[in-house]
Amino acid sequence: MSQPVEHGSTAATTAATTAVTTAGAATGPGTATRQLVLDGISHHYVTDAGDVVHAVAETDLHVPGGQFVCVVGPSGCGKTTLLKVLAGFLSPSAGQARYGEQVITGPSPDRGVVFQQANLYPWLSIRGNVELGPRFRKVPARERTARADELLEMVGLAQFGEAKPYELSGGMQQRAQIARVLANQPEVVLMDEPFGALDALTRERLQADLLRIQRKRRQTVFFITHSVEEAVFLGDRVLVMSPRPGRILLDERVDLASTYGPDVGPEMKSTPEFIELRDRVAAAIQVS
Ligand SMILES: Nc1ncnc2c1ncn2[C@@H]1O[C@H](COP(=O)(O)OP(=O)(O)OP(=O)(O)O)[C@@H](O)[C@H]1O
Repeated sequence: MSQPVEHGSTAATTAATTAVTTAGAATGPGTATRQLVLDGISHHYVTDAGDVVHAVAETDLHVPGGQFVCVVGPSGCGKTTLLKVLAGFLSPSAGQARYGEQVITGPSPDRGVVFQQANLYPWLSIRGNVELGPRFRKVPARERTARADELLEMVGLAQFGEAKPYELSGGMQQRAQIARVLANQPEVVLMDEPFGALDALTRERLQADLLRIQRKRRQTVFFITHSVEEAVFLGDRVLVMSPRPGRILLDERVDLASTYGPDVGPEMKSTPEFIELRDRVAAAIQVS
């Protein structure tokens, strides 16, 4: 098994560590302190017809606790496969995934997963959906309610706790899904194109919501997207994967907040630094 290698420059590593340390003030339930590690991961699928699909080539990755990593790459390059390994839904053909010292062998409440479709339980209210995980885990009713209140407020759905999922728009359902995942207080949030099905305006709003929440809680986020602009806007770091079998082609640190301040909004997207980085990432995908 190969030794895990930190992708990105030493400066990037230092900056990431500093970001985590400075975020110390924002500790609390769900704040990530451990590293997420892919150590020599590769994966082959065998189809029902018996064909072997080499989805991911040997890949090493270290994600410090509290880092927001975005992953982009051509369709079918293995992004979701990596996410499934990190979620514990899939055992890799080779290598090992770890969260801190713990080898990932299955799903855990430490690692929440947000899918492209909200998949809320239609017979439960929005509040019922958000409280479901804590209810299963026997969190006392008062604390469950307090968590749901806080999260519904945070995602802008305080007025919709009693509504049923079908009464909400797609964007609101997606916000409810995020609240439902965060109610379990995961330290790591794995997101597979969570905004892919939304219109541009809703998508931009949810990007801002997500950044605000992540800056408050400091979870580690592994976020798959097809939008280079979204990746550069949200990520502390952007990974570009090659076509299948996927491997990491480019590992870019994004540090626009140090120039424009931590609360910079979508206006950042028209700055020269943003455009330069976006174009560099897009070019890497094109030559891949
Ligand atoms: N269960 C499976 N059985 C066989 N092949 C699979 C299976 N799941 C995925 N694959 C194949 O593995 C490759 C990687 O799939 P994966 O879903 O990880 O890619 P992706 O980068 O997330 O794609 P997209 O961006 O289109 O969602 C693809 O060629 C896909 O067809």
